[in-house]
Amino acid sequence: MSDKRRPAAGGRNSGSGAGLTADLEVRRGEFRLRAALTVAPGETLGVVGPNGAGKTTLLAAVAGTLDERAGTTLTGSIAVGARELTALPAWRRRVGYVEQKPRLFPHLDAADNISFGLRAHGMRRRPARALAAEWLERVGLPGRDRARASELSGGQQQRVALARALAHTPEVVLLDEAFAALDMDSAAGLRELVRDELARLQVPALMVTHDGDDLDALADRVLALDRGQVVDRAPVAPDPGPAESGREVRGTVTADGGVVVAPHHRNTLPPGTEVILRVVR
Ligand SMILES: Nc1ncnc2c1ncn2[C@@H]1O[C@H](COP(=O)(O)OP(=O)(O)OP(=O)(O)O)[C@@H](O)[C@H]1O
Repeated sequence: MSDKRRPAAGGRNSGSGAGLTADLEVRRGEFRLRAALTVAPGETLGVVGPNGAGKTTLLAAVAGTLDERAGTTLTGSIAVGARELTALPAWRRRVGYVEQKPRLFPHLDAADNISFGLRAHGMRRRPARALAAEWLERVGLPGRDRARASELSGGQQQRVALARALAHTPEVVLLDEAFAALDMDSAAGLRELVRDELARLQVPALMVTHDGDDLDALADRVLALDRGQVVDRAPVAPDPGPAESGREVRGTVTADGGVVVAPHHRNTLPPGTEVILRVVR
């Protein structure tokens, strides 16, 4: 077990999760994703790669939310411990999924959004809303129980989505750019919260990110995808955003000794710039 995943002392309901194993192929038109991976209980696998590599598709396959209307097909196996997920609908998978866009239920308030998974697993409305209120405090939105998505900023919606994903004690956690809509300080605080929660739950997690800070804080290992294939080193996607002066640039050493640099940092720096790379594990 890595240092990042030491179970929190005295944590509530410390879980004893099972690992995730997947050996799958997804086809969608010309696009094909082929991936085999295992993630141990309590381990977080960072998933990196350029735009269109198939990172979100991988997470959607595990979550059971692949868009079949788009002609997407899935073959192979996805299992948590001995429990095969592929034939199960999304709501029976016990997956905590933070999508790239928060996608809150617009007709529900923040507390009912967070309660949704709890209610689906049998908790009554009042205790579910009480637990949701606790979660809103934990993600920095105390007292916003009755706020609807339209009353919340993008970053606030992302916090609610994180709370919704974690509150129902999932067996697998999937994070897709989960911290991207947050300012730097909030992102740091929420990464810490997620790290503690994953340590408590001891479940496998997949984290798609373009941000070296996410990898630094949470990833035990990194999987690089390119054009639907697992590769040793992912090429970097172009990003036209301006360079932020004074920002530390971080990279991650991959299995073959290569370096994956957070793409939106690397591409905004002029050639010849010295970068500070911090090795993750
Ligand atoms: N709903 C959809 N319908 C049709 N094609 C799709 C759909 N979602 C994704 N694709 C296509 O599938 C391929 C993989 O996309 P995917 O979103 O998994 O990549 P990604 O690595 O997550 O990219 P990004 O970093 O931009 O989020 C791309 O070619 C994309 O255009």
